[in-house]
Amino acid sequence: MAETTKIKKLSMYDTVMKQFNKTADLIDLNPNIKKILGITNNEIIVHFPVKMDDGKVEVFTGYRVQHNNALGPYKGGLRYHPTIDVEDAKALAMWMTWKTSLAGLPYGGAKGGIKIDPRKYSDAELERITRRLTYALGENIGPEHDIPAPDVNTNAQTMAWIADTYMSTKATSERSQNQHVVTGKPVGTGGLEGRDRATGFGVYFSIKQLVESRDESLKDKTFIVQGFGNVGYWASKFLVEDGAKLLSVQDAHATLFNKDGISVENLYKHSSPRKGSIKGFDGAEEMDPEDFFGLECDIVIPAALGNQITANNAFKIKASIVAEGANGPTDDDGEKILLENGITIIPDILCNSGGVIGSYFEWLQNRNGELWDLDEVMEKLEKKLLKVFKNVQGEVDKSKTDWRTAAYKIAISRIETAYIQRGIFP
Ligand SMILES: NC(=O)C1=CN([C@@H]2O[C@H](COP(=O)(O)OP(=O)(O)OC[C@H]3O[C@@H](n4cnc5c(N)ncnc54)[C@H](OP(=O)(O)O)[C@@H]3O)[C@@H](O)[C@H]2O)C=CC1
Ligand SMILES: O=C(O)CCC(=O)C(=O)O
Repeated sequence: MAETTKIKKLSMYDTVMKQFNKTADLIDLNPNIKKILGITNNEIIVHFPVKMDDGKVEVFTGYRVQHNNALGPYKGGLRYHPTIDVEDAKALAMWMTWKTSLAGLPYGGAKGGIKIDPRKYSDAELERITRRLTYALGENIGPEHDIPAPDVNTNAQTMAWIADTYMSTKATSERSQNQHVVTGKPVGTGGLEGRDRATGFGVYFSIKQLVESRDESLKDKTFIVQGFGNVGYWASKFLVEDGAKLLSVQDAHATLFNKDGISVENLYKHSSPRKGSIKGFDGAEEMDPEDFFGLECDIVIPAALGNQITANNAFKIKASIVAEGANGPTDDDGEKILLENGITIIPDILCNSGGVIGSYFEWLQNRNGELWDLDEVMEKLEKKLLKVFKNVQGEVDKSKTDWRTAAYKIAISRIETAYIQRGIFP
């Protein structure tokens, strides 16, 4: 059989820059501000040694890219993945700046991580690696300066190790004032009730809003999800609870299909959050990963890595909605094809913003010495998500444009206003 020629994927950085430049032209962004936002403020790369369980020392590479802090401290996740590099971290940091601005939060954007396959290390090694990263980053992070959070392959435990290590570098009397150096911590140690589900809830909520604005309901809508980690699991759980049917799930190890619907809870029990996989689950058939995006369904949710929907597969998508749980899952070429085919993309900076909104609540809770209960958090989260969604929808209707363009216009204009009001560029 003849091999099909694969079209080269754009890098995540190419994609975010194309998105930014397009919006800058559309809104006639002040050229000085365009120069500032078109580059990342700081790119921190650290190499740090850690002793492994067998006594040998390995040297790891960590990144923290701080894109912009015009609206407030840098904010964004830490990713442990073999593919992370400074270019990806730059793109992901820029997306954080747009996301926090769109959500109306007093934050800028950052992202980072460690180039590592965490599956290859024991929990004790991961703890030492995380603590060493924290020391290596030193004052490049801080509760009023740059506040990391969970992302791919990091979780509440990772955040607890960072908080503990960072706080241990402070005088005893100041330690508790530094707890909000990270968000996404375990509830027992300064974490917010509901931060675990906040991103997935936001994905579900934005899909629900879009579907209902078309006078339809989620009942009996079918969906497929790529990635069954924090975001994929919680988004699927909320959607199924509201009557939608999960037809297919893909992770890095397997692609599963069940025409009668996959049980979210059974699949979750089968795959443990970090080292598990959906592979081997007996409630669905395994299928060819190449056929995943082309499945007949109403909604596609990429909730894994960036650059998954490209010119190589976008034309296969039959769903009418792509809800971007992941950051940067659709590259610029893939996006053009989806839009030409009349597919609505709920862009990452809107769709997955529930996570950073939850993080903001946790940060406030810590700063103010408060403890919020789950109902209170979910109520506040829903209210905020609705406001952000309606803002973007209003811009879509007003400008007769796609959702990403509308979201970018709002996000970048807000930052431009902040610079102009300060009078830095009269
Ligand atoms: N956590 C959060 O609060 C937020 C996360 N996001 C974004 O959501 C996405 C997912 O993050 P999160 O759920 O936290 O991460 P997790 O680490 O919890 O889960 C990642 C999931 O993606 C799967 N995956 C990894 N590589 C591939 C691949 N090549 N093909 C298919 N599946 C793959 C993993 O599978 P396996 O287990 O087999 O490796 C796993 O199921 C990321 O893009 C992240 O930036 C956005 C906003 C907030
Ligand atoms: O919760 C946060 O601060 C950021 C989460 C994140 O990394 C993201 O929204 O992509």
